[in-house]
Amino acid sequence: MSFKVQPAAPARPNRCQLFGPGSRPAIFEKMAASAADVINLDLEDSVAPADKDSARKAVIEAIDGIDWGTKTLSVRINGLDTPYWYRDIVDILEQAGDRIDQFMIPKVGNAADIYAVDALVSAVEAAKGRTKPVALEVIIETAAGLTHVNEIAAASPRLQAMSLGAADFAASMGMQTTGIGGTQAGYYMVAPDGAQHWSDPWHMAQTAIVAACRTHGILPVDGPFGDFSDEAGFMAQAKRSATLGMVGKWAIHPKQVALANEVFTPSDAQITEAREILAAMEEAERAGQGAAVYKGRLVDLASIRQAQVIVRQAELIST
Ligand SMILES: CC(C)(COP(=O)(O)OP(=O)(O)OC[C@H]1O[C@@H](n2cnc3c(N)ncnc32)[C@H](O)[C@@H]1OP(=O)(O)O)[C@@H](O)C(=O)NCCC(=O)NCCSC(=O)C[C@H](O)C(=O)O
Ligand SMILES: [Mg+2]
Repeated sequence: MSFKVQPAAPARPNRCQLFGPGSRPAIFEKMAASAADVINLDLEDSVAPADKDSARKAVIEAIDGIDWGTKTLSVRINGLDTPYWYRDIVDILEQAGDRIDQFMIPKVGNAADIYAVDALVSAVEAAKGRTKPVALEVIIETAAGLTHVNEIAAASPRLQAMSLGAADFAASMGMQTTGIGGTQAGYYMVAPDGAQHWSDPWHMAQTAIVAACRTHGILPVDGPFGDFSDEAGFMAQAKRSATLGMVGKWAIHPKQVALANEVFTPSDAQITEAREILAAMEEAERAGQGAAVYKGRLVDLASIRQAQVIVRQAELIST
């Protein structure tokens, strides 16, 4: 273990982030009534330029006007390369109340992007005497974002979560696909017997995001899966993300919320196994041993830390 202890990520459920365009207020109540842990009201790419002002007004009204329960309420602002983003922040912090929890910053390229948003948020909060600091979350969805992912993760104490945005990421990287997440037709290997085996083109970016997030105590989240009619594809993508250490996934359609919650909630079998491993290790420690055999396989001190991840996830969701 390094002298610097790995910081814990924010202790709140983040299994599913449900998105909805800010220009479509008719669905806001439905979003609030959903089983998603996080709601993302979008002012960016799902809102046409002509609708930016009206969408911002609708979001400001909805922040205080709708009962969001215990959900984390986040607003995705426009990119820092647009003329809209500063007004998103200023108008929301000047005109909406304290119910907003978080701003999501799209297409971050480096730590200075976070610094700029942090500075603006801090100034408006101070000017308005706001006592609840607004958190930030970012999307890694450009080549620059991935290149600078570690400095981005370290950029601000406001930062709570980081998502992979597969669509813009693919575009920025020049990937030969129009798919948003999941299996890609061109990304396969051929076995000696001629069989095609699919590989995962998102794996490297996801792993880099998880490592940066875990180093700096931030929640790593998988972004959108575009084909909302493909439940099996969504589940496979979500399970890969969970296996890699991500804590949740976006839903771009209400159908996907239950799927994400299922994958990112540890199953009873996983919880039972984790608790049995912890019990086996307690028994081993009492016997003065650092390792034990559980169901025919080695468990040791690292197994305690692995099992604790599952138990902590389960406890977080049940509270
Ligand atoms: C994708 C949609 C446009 C589909 O909308 P619609 O055609 O209305 O779907 P359905 O008819 O199947 O809807 C069934 C019922 O569900 C309600 N509904 C629809 N969408 C939502 C929602 N997001 N939240 C809650 N409820 C919703 C409908 O009103 C129907 O209700 P009822 O009539 O009572 O049965 C739409 O789902 C949508 O707009 N999704 C979000 C799009 C979005 O926000 N995109 C931005 C995030 S993804 C991204 O930006 C890419 C990323 O940055 C990257 O680069 O990777
Ligand atoms: Mg995007």
